[in-house]
Amino acid sequence: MTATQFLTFPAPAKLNLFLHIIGRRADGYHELETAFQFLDHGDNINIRPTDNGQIELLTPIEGVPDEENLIIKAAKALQLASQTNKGAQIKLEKYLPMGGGLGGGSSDAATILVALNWLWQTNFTLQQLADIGLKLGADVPVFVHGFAAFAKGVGEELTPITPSTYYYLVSKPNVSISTQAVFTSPDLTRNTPALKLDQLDIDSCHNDCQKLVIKQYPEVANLLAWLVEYAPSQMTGTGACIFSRFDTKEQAESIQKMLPEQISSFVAKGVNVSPLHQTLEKYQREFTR
Ligand SMILES: C[C@](O)(CO)[C@H](O)COP(=O)(O)OP(=O)(O)OC[C@H]1O[C@@H](n2ccc(N)nc2=O)[C@H](O)[C@@H]1O
Ligand SMILES: Nc1ncnc2c1ncn2[C@@H]1O[C@H](COP(=O)(O)OP(=O)(O)OP(=O)(O)O)[C@@H](O)[C@H]1O
Repeated sequence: MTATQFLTFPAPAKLNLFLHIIGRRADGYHELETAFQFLDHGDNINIRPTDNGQIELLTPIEGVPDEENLIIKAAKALQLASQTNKGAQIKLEKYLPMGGGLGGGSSDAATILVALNWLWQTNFTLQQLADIGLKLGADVPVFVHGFAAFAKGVGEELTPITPSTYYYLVSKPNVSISTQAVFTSPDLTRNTPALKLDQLDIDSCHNDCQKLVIKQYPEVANLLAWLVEYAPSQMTGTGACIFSRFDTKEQAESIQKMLPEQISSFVAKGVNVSPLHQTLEKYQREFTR
């Protein structure tokens, strides 16, 4: 490993193939059941390890102060846990919409934890990194572990699954939805019965946040009504993105071309192993340390 070069690590999007809310904990957090799958599309993070102990984000995100940026928070959390005196220069290429339900911020944080753990040789296990990451966001652990999963708890009790890998058209109406606002709404239903994992049938599941969001955001309701005419479509997370599934890339792209102008979108494939872990393995083979 030469300390002078930037290495690029992906921070993929996730989909919640369904999202059931089965209860609420005393601390206000919700007990969920969800199936996570990754997409072969996301942010890229370029990282150069340094010896000066500084965490430098060379590409700040407009509207997100550095001290609140999950990239910086993750790097500092790893520094604190490991007591390392190493630092890093970081450049983010942001492609995932914020407030889209694709977990972009959590994925960025997980990529920083996994990549710096290797670059700094802090040698934590993935479970230890997931524990550090959970304090930054409920979606961080699945990105750290990097396998498609059935999740319970607040999303941290993970069991590997291998859902079908479709092509997805992911569309976002021009609204940004706060996860916290959805979870604190009095209208959210919180009593979906718990599933039995050995009888899991993803197609018969749903997203409990969707009903609430389409009531409050006509932009989401209209887009969903339009998409379901062409393909099975559902909201991911707390929205606002909707994913529509297709057997081929061409089918997904043909519907994408028909989307109204104000809808941003991309086509990606569902993957059951995170691109982050594939990249890390490639670097580990390439570099002798
Ligand atoms: C909706 C999902 O994306 C589904 O995967 C996640 O549950 C949300 O994960 P996240 O964005 O990493 O969420 P966090 O940053 O941990 O929490 C944001 C806010 O959502 C609420 N929240 C989040 C997760 C959860 N299980 N119950 C909650 O009530 C809390 O009010 C919290 O203040
Ligand atoms: N590196 C980051 N990338 C994106 N958002 C960040 C980052 N750091 C902090 N944030 C904050 O997190 C908020 C949520 O962003 P994010 O992209 O994770 O949303 P999301 O896709 O809706 O997440 P989720 O699916 O986990 O609810 C942003 O509005 C922003 O204020």
